Amino acid sequence: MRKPIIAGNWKMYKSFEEAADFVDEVKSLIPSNEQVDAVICAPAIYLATLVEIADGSDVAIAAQNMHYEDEGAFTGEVSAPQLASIGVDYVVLGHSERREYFNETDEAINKKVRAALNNDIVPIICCGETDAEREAGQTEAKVGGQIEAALQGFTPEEVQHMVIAYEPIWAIGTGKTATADDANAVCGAIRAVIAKQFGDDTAQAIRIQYGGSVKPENVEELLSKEHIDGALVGGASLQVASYVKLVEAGANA
Ligand SMILES: O=C(CO)COP(=O)(O)O
Repeated sequence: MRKPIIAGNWKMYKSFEEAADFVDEVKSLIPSNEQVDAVICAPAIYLATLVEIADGSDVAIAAQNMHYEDEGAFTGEVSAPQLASIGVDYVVLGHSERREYFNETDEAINKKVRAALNNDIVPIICCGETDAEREAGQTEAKVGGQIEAALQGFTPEEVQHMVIAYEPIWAIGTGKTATADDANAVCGAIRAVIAKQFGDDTAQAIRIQYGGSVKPENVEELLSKEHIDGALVGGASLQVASYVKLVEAGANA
């Protein structure tokens, strides 16, 4: 059985004090990481402090993005070795907001996945379709293409340790959630793409999260589905009480 993984993506929210207090508080409230992986994806500027606060607890800290080069003249960017050097465990790659507002391409995301693995950071690779693509019946083609591009050149062993996040763009921050059955169908289609390219063992091992207006009220139903192994949560991860409820749902899934 795949261990559920619940990740809170804070995006560009929270002051330093709020971020530090949050991690300090949740670390004694969440279930053990033997049952569920609990992750906080925080703004880059807070990562080093949050890793220290979370040290020895069951909370893992993630970056929301990084550059694919190890170093260089890239003003304002942060590299995988830099994240690794402060103890960051995960990195979100290819979030739809990065694809849309920062012009991230499939090719760049593929290079970032390589950089993450080279530095022992687990990539959470995002994919998802727009409303128009969904209406046009292109969801599986769009999402499958994004995943094929992101995973190009990797071995099955490498792919098994990655995490995929299926986040339909029309469901992000809108209050509209895909029905659990629809989300499960797309996550199943992603697993089929992985099975075809990397074999059944890899497809059964890789964890696939759903994201898009996940909250304590709908998380249990989503997690009850065969192909949904966790959640990538924006808004509902910003309050301690609701984040803890989401992680508890993961532990009970
Ligand atoms: O983009 C998301 C997480 O990465 C989803 O955000 P919401 O949970 O606020 O819809």
